[in-house]
Amino acid sequence: MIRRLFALLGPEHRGELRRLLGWLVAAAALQGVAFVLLVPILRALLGDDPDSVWPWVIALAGVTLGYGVAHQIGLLASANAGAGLSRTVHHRIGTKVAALPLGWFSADRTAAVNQLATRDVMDVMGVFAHLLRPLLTGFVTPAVVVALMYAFDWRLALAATLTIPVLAVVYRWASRLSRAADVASDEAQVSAGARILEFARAQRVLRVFGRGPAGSAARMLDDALVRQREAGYRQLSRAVPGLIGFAVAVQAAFTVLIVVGTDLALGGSLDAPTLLALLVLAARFVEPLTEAAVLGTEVQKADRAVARIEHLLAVPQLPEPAAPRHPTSTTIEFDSVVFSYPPALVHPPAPVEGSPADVEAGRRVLSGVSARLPAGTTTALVGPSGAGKTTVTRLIARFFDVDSGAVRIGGVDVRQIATDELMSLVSVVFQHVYLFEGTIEDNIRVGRPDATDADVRAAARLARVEEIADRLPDGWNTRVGEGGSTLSGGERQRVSIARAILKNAPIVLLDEATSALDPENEQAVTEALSALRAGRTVLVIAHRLGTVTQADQILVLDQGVIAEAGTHAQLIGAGGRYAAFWKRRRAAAGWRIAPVGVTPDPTATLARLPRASTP
Ligand SMILES: Nc1ncnc2c1ncn2[C@@H]1O[C@H](COP(=O)(O)OP(=O)(O)OP(=O)(O)O)[C@@H](O)[C@H]1O
Repeated sequence: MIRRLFALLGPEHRGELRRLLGWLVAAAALQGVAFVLLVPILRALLGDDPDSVWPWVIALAGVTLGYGVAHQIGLLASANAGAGLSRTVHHRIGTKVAALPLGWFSADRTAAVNQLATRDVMDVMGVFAHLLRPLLTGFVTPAVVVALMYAFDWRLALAATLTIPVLAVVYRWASRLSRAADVASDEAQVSAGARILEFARAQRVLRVFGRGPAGSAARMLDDALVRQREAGYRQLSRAVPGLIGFAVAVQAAFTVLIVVGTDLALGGSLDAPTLLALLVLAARFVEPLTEAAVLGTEVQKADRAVARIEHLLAVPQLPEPAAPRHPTSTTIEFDSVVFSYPPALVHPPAPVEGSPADVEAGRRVLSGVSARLPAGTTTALVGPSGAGKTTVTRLIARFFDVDSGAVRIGGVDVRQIATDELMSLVSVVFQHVYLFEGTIEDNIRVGRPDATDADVRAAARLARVEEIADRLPDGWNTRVGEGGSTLSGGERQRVSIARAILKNAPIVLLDEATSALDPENEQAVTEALSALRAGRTVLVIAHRLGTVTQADQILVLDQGVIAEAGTHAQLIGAGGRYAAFWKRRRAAAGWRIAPVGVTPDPTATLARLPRASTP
């Protein structure tokens, strides 16, 4: 594991870690020497010439002093290394997360990163801060004791040497016994933690729907807690025999040494003081071993944490172009694009995956999409639910790379554009807006952190956020709560539109909210979107009537291809799928749809148009 830790932490920590290991090994070895010096001291005290003890006492004092110094330096170095290394691992995880393809971030994976950055890093840090010293003492001190024992009596020393492989075998058996139960207990703990979080977050829904006796989330939480408790019991019941077994083996080894020593003394080849002294030494020989054995579970936990961090760091990143090209316009082209989500994303494995197997092909979502979105125009994307509309927007922002074909901006394949430049070209307004804990202003400023206050206010005014701030108790300084929980859906969307306006990227990818908004919010969002679209190349996953009819072109995505393309009037005239959707919606009770050519009522919505089943 030490070797893997060295690899994980990189060459910049190698010198520091080697020094730390050096001090810890020196302290453990000096402790062994101090133990061994008890033999001549006891022999002298119990023998005929007690005065001969002084040179040994002085030697013991010197060794003890050396041990004290090495031990203290080792302790300090361990604490420093633990803190410094946790910074490095956090940094490496942070850098990796910032470089991962955006498509990697599913809810499960985000939770896994949370676990990595908190619990797992603590476990790895614990190796340096708490585990390394007792572990090294557990192995180095007994080894030194046995080696020096040969200087006093080779037969007893040989007996001690022979016990070591037996103890090692028992130790391995004990570790293996508890390993499976440890992993199960770990998983049960993570799952219970996730359920508790979910339970707390979903209280509003649960209070309305989830309190029934059967199948409710409360029962899922109960089940997770029961599983956790059972896994804990199982872990304990599997670990205890191993721990007892090892303790028995250690005592048996000690007994063997007593029997051999007594036999030698009775045979007259070992004097009584030496026997006594060697038995005291034998007792000290087994002590660190027992301590190290108790740490086995902790070591395995840290080992699993290291493995999970290694997995994350091994997730392949989307390659950066060696010679980036700069698009000269914002025309977007899809050229025979074929795309499937990697299977590991379809069924995200717990807790973190990222092996090369992840990139094998999964179910095909786009099977030859070709389209052109001219610069400065608005394109509405419609199609049945699950047709791949969101996927199309993700490919423009390069959340994933296409399997074949190409997505181009200004004639340049997005794979040839440096990620920073691509990100500066594109703003994405998601349907489900995430707001950070902070003020409305903080949340808008995410769009361009170096923007002036005046710029932020101007963006807020265009997106009709100003009036939200005016209404709130602390105005602009009102905190919106994690996820923007204190704002309505429409208000959150206006804040996210203000963000995009502030960012001022020339391409806007927009997923309209499907949920119905009250007329006032609807009007405000519509106006905010008009401000956002002005002069930009826009691709909108359209759910509202106004958006679809006013678009420069409409693309109907169905069965993995663009089934139809044209303006509203052209597509209605063509009498194809779009016209069929349209007619169905007209016929649907409760929908208010303006006739073609008439300015639509902004409150009318096509919210379910793209989600209808294929005709
Ligand atoms: N991250 C993902 N991992 C795996 N499969 C995904 C992922 N996102 C979407 N899919 C699958 O890809 C297909 C297309 O999904 P997409 O979200 O692009 O459709 P959509 O047309 O936007 O649907 P909707 O209108 O319901 O939002 C669906 O079958 C969906 O299950």
